[in-house]
Amino acid sequence: MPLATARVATARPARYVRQLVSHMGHTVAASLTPDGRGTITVPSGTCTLTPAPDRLELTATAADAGSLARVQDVITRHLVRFATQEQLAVEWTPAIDGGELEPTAPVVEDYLLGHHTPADDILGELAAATREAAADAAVMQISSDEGVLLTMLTRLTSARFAVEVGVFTGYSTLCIARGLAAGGRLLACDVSEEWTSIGRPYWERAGVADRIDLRIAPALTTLRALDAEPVIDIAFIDADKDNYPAYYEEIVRRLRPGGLVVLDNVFLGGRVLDPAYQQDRHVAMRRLNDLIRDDERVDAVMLPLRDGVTIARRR
Ligand SMILES: C[S@@+](CC[C@H](N)C(=O)[O-])C[C@H]1O[C@@H](n2cnc3c(N)ncnc32)[C@H](O)[C@@H]1O
Repeated sequence: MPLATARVATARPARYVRQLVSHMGHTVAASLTPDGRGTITVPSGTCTLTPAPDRLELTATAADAGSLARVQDVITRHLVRFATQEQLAVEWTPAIDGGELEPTAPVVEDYLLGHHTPADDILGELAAATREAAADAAVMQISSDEGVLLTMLTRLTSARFAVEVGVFTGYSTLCIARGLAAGGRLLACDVSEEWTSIGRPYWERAGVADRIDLRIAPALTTLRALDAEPVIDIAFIDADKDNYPAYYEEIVRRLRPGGLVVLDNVFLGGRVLDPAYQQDRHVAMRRLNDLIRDDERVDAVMLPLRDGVTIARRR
């Protein structure tokens, strides 16, 4: 489904959302969430309206390009009409399909992959073994640049206790374990004996197997059994997407001040930007991305690395 967005600079974003929802709600479906976001569904498509501190963010979606243009037009006209005290510039991005969005051009991706500290033989062989054993499922493995990032962040936090949610064949596990401070431990959570057993020989070859405490169980059960103390120095979330909000919450409350939680796949292949995608995992990730932005316990940044990586640091 095509979608387009517009960021409209204004000091009155929340007021416009309320006005549009109230006015257009007389003739079409329009609703307001408790936190002030509006959704307006006209016959040709839907527009979501999100107030930000200095702007109004619009996302329009429709079944085809012509319908999308009609949604954009009706919302733009109403918005401009309500803005009696200022002149609004409503400039829409070109239409895209969120499911086909490529945050980074392939040529840039290649360049990035060619310009990080190279993976060593052990990681390279683990990646090859994963491709052989898992075939198409091998895409679940993090990329080599993400691996370098994880080792670097683990070192930067001088981590002595790390948590990983989503081991698969253990590439990210190895990257985190390598970055741990002397005596450090990594609690690695997964539900699959089959996938995780592929990683163990590589952890042993790298000399880090004794730092890794692998727990085969639903990660939420493992996390909830941890002390409710701020004991975690760094955590990496890369498992079932519907549970990301629950993983984030269990982890962030246990992060020590200065500790990091890193989340992979926060773009969901671009679908998180496109309101046409409404499966549980899309809705959960969208909400979580908003929640982290507004979470006063952390400072957070979202990076366009692969499928989107968020790093949040506990204040
Ligand atoms: C994307 S893969 C992880 C990739 C891994 N980080 C890497 O670098 O290779 C997701 C993993 O989450 C695991 N998983 C799915 N649901 C889970 C759950 N409820 N609890 C723990 N692990 C889960 C899957 O078995 C799978 O191995």
